Amino acid sequence: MIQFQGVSKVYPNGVVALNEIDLSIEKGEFVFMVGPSGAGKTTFIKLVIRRELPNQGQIYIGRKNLARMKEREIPRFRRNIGVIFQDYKLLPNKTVFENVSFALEVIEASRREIMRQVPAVLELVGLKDKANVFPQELSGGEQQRVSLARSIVNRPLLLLADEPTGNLDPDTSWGIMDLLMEINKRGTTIVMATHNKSIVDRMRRRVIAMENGKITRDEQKGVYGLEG
Ligand SMILES: Nc1ncnc2c1ncn2[C@@H]1O[C@H](COP(=O)(O)OP(=O)(O)OP(=O)(O)O)[C@@H](O)[C@H]1O
Repeated sequence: MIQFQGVSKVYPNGVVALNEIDLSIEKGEFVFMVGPSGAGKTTFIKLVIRRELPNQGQIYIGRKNLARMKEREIPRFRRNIGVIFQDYKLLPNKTVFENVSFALEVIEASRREIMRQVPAVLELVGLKDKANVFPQELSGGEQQRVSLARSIVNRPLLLLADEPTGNLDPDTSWGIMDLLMEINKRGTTIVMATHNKSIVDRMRRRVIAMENGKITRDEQKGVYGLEG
């Protein structure tokens, strides 16, 4: 699903965010990326969705070599990838329903499809009753669940979550994790960057640890580790 071969990313200011990364993530995996602030986790995610290009090395997502992808192919490519960031980036002037349906409208889903998928996904994240309220009327955890609903409504093959439980209390965080596990069971590959030690330690999934742009550890059924 994701393959990095000798990938380096140097930002224009000279910061080496990723340093010759080799990595393979298979379809259906649930992977945690851990490591101190600045280790390169967000940069990794940006390269996977082709928001940034590497200075060196090859990236394959599915069978696609990202360096060979044409600009006009990018929107279609991104349709198969869901992304969640810590700041929820919800549209303030749209209701919960509209925030989620927007993700389907941009890919030109039919009205019928929207009326079927949006209520189903709001039910999954436990927000069926909040469909008509605006983001500012929701708690942080509820907003994060809307963001999650929006990123999975088009049933992506791959879900990238950058610190999705940041700023959330433990119970709410576990609610988000239950949803991610459910989505993973349904076949979506998940990569989650996080500083949440208790979640990583309890889940015992694959853990890729990064530091200074390098992979320092890659373990099946891993733990967060001593750092952070
Ligand atoms: N657009 C950018 N321009 C220049 N440098 C950047 C840019 N984005 C990130 N960096 C630098 O690249 C390095 C890796 O950053 P990145 O955001 O990937 O780390 P991270 O592991 O996600 O950190 P955090 O846990 O704090 O989110 C850092 O030194 C950061 O300052």
